[in-house]
Amino acid sequence: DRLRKIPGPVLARWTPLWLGYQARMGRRYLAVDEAHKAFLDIVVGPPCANIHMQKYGPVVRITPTHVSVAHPDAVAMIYGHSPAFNKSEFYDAFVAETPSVFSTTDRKDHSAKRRIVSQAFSYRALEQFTPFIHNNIVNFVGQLDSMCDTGRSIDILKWLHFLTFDVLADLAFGEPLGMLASGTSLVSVQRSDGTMKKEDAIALVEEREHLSAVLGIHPWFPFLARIIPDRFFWSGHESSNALTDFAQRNVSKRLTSGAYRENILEKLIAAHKCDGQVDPETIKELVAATVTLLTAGFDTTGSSVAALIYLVKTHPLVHRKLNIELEAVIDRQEIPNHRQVKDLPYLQAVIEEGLRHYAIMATGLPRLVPEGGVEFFGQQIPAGTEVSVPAFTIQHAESIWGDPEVFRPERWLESSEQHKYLSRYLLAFGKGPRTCLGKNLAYMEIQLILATVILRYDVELESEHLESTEGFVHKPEHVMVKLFRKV
Ligand code: HEM
Repeated sequence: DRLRKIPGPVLARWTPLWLGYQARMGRRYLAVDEAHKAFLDIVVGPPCANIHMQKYGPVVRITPTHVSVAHPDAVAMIYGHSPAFNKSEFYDAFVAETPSVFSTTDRKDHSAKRRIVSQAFSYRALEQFTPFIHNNIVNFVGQLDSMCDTGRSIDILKWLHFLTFDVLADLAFGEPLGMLASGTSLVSVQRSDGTMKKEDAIALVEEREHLSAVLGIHPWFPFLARIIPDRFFWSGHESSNALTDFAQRNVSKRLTSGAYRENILEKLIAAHKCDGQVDPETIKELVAATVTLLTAGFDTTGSSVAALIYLVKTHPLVHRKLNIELEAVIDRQEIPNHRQVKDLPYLQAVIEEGLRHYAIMATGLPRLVPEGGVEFFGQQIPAGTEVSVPAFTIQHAESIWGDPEVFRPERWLESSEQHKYLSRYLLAFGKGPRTCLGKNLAYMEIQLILATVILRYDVELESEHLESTEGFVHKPEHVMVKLFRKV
């Protein structure tokens, strides 16, 4: 056991079940954060022992073969461009049909796929998509307006998910799924046996993501899952298959109809140069890419906006400053356009601070130690060990942020050097060669939606307490509000 000197929860040293259980219960990032703190207590000892105080035990074992490294320097070491720390087998659990740009662990395969998918996400491409985002926001406010001033509580998270899902389906397949219009996430899915079934598309994605985040922890887990009598596992498998069928149907529909509309699928088809002559392998690639876009893009964005609304509303001074900035350039009754919101410094600072404080991506993204092994802060880690930097822990490290528990957008505005320094430790979109491809799209959506909600409504939170859970991403369970239209 070459990792035996590395501290960690007793069970975690012997079995991956400890981390698997935490992930199943939706609290993996918290358990890892607590483990770093607990082992610090042991390292630091009683106050009378004159040992250098540091906030966290930086190197902690979270499975027999996975080491979590909570140190600012580890970010560049593990997620930087060289030496290469490839993605680990954790990502095999996210594969649908064939590895996608997100789930592939092979470096060459990744470069080829990233080159193709990134064409759909250039800033110019995104500019062409703004009318689709705008139209969906119009539908969103149409629905919210009808619920205003009624005294009724609504779960704004649910409506944000309808919005971000409709935007993505619109961008990915060229048609929204009509969630906003119908007020439900039920969609018709043609299963591989040809039957049609109504499925809850949001639940499909959430269950698939959570299941993958648990099964990816150890190669045995997919086998164990077949014998554990927990609905979570079989329902997650069902959801995963249904989602693939759904993407398959939409891709086939476009390929057989030949109808062209400006969207991401068209850009992928163009990049594969496969219009008219489509081989089964390319269809698999297109299905894998579209499943990835749906799963990577809607929950992350919708849940981020929900968490931001909550944070802004629980910080009246921030709310006031943001409102003043927005009202100086946009009429209250207007739906803003991207040009109006993209360079607003306080809005940008609120978003960055919200992504940091709430930590929508809270967990450590696993990578493999390359040949030759590495040394982390005095600990030798052999090649092939899984390592990760726990995002929540880093985004709440006192040594970086000073007052990490305070939601303070102003920290991002102090100076450009300070901004550059802090950005290094904001892990919301990952870092290095596997950084998020949808970051520009996500920022665009978050800026537009947050600005719209803050400008247009007085939002009354039903509770000052936010219940959250973690699938692959960390997200609120509900955000119950009453809405009043500003006059
Ligand atoms: C607030 C919203 C979002 C957050 C917080 C977020 C976060 C992330 C993170 C942390 C990664 C790295 C994952 C890893 O290394 O395992 C990632 C990768 C990725 N994201 Fe996002 N994402 C967001 C929105 C989107 C959107 C809107 C899309 C596209 C529709 C998207 C597409 C992707 C893709 C394709 C990858 C894989 C990139 C690669 O491996 O080369 N994301 N995202």
